[in-house]
Amino acid sequence: MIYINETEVLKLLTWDETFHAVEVSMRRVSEGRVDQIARSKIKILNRDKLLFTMPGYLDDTQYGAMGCKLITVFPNNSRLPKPLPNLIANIFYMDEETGVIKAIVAGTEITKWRTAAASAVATKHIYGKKLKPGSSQILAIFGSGEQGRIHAHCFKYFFNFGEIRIWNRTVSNGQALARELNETYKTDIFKFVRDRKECVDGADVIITVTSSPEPVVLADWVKPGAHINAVGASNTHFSELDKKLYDCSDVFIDYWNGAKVELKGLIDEGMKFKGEVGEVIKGNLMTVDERKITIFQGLGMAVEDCAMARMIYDKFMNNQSNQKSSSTQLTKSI
Ligand SMILES: NC(=O)C1=CN([C@@H]2O[C@H](COP(=O)(O)OP(=O)(O)OC[C@H]3O[C@@H](n4cnc5c(N)ncnc54)[C@H](O)[C@@H]3O)[C@@H](O)[C@H]2O)C=CC1
Ligand SMILES: O=C([O-])C1=[NH+]CCC1
Repeated sequence: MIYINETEVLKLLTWDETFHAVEVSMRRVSEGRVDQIARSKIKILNRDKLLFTMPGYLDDTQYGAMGCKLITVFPNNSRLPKPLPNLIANIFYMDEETGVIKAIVAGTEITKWRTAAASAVATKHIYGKKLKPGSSQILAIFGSGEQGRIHAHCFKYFFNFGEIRIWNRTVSNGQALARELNETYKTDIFKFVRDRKECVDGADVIITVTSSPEPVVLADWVKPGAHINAVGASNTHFSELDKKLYDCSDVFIDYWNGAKVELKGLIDEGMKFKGEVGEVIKGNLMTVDERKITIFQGLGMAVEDCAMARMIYDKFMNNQSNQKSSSTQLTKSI
């Protein structure tokens, strides 16, 4: 059995392949070609430390895989004297004929990349027709943690926003991320905005990736027809947007099985979801009213992790066999 560590995984990750793997996974969900349940969650020692399991099976020629992701979320890890990620993940990738584990694939980077890619896929399919050529549109990102940073990179790669605003509860962290991104891309489009309302004002696309138990974005601030990817606060109760915002928007989810469990609180309050993003990808679902706000409430799916594990495993094995054959050739020629 092979362990593919985070360093190896990072070398093999590309945005285009991640986007494709996630897009195919979302589509297969709505075609009934997956099996996955809502993630299970247990609390460790005290209510802040969590262990999740995410088993799934995806039927697909290129990305088909059976696997299970284990995730721990320990919110103090980043404050340890030797900091660790708050969220640590590993994916058990198994042989679907025998159930034997083929590889354990480090899943912390994969979780980051595929989550941001899911927001990009949702934005392309739900909001795509409103994306304008040129760089006149504004993106607002709430949260400058791991997900905030990776969403900024992902959306810079796939879209052409003229301004990318960042809000964060801890001002110095938000400012540091905006500075880091401007330096990386040799640009000045990343701007830290201290006031939440100001950050949302006129934004075309909004991303929320905080762990806030209170709404960070309010309905009255959002411009008509904007699109929101609400991805964070999954450890509490998907609380980043206010009830009024959900009530006046078309809300899309990644999978019904998860939504029924993890979004039960919202369902109990009478919220109706429009449907899965996979249905939009298939062309069966769309928002007709241009001025309606759209929301992708992203829970994160096991089958995205299975597809990613399969992709990384295939690339890793391919590289290994290429290295082997080139060293054999070298030996022969000597
Ligand atoms: N839907 C999905 O597929 C995934 C969702 N997540 C969720 O995304 C969220 C962010 O994850 P990471 O960036 O990895 O975590 P992180 O620990 O790196 O960052 C946390 C962010 O939340 C902010 N925050 C924490 N408490 C807050 C509060 N009370 N009010 C406002 N902001 C607050 C912090 O300032 C920081 O920006 C978490 O809730 C996590 O569970 C993470 C991975 C996948
Ligand atoms: O899909 C995922 O991996 C997660 N969603 C919330 C925490 C981790």
